[in-house]
Amino acid sequence: MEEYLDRILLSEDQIKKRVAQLGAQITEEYQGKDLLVIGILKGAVPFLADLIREIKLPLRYDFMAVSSYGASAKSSGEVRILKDLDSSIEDRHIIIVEDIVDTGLTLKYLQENLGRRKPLSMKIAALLDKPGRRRTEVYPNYNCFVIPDEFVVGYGLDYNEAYRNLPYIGALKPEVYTEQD
Ligand SMILES: O=P(O)(O)OC[C@H]1O[C@H](OP(=O)(O)OP(=O)(O)O)[C@H](O)[C@@H]1O
Ligand SMILES: Nc1nc2[nH]cnc2c(=O)[nH]1
Repeated sequence: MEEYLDRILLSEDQIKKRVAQLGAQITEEYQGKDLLVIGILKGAVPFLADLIREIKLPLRYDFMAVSSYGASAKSSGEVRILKDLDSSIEDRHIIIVEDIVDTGLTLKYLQENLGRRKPLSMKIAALLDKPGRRRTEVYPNYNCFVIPDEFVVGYGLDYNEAYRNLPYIGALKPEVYTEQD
C-alpha cells in the first residue's frame, strides 16, 4: 500500500463488481429511453468511464465542472460552475454521475441548477455516499458504497489534485493534511 495512505477502504475488485451491478440495474430501468449521462468533473471521470461501459443501452454523455473544495480537504460551501454542459437537457432523461456525496452542497446546487433546465427525468448516481457529513437533505438515487467520515482519495478522488489515478479508494493518513484543512 502507498505510504501516504492509512488504509484501503475499497479494493479495485470491489469497485469493479459493484459498478457492474449498478450498470446492469440502470440498463434494466432505462430500456427504451434516450439516456444522457452527465459526469461532474473532475472526480467522476473513472467512475463514469467504467459505468457507461456496463450500461448496455445507446446513451450519450456530457460533462460539467463545478468546484467547492479548491485545493483543500474542506468544502468552502460555495459552488461555482467552471464548465457548463455543451447542449440542452430539456426533455432528456439525465443521470448525474458524481464520485462522492459528502456535505451534499454540490449535489443540491446541481439538482436545482439542472432541474430548472426541464429534463424529462433526473437521477443521481454516486460512487460514494458519506452521510455522516451531510449539511443538506440530498441523497443519491443510485449509490455504490456508503463510507465513514474520513477523507478518501483514489479512483478519481484527489487531495490537492494528486492521487486521482489510484485504482482503489483509500483513506489519507492524517499527517498528510495541511493544518488549515
Ligand atoms: O457533497 P460535497 O461536500 O459538496 O462534496 C462532493 C463534491 O466534492 C468533490 O468535488 P471537488 O470540488 O473536490 O472537485 P473535483 O471533482 O474536481 O475534485 C466531488 O467530486 C463532489 O463533486
Ligand atoms: N478526495 C475527496 N474529495 C472529497 N470531496 C468531498 N468529500 C471528499 C473526500 O472524502 N475526498
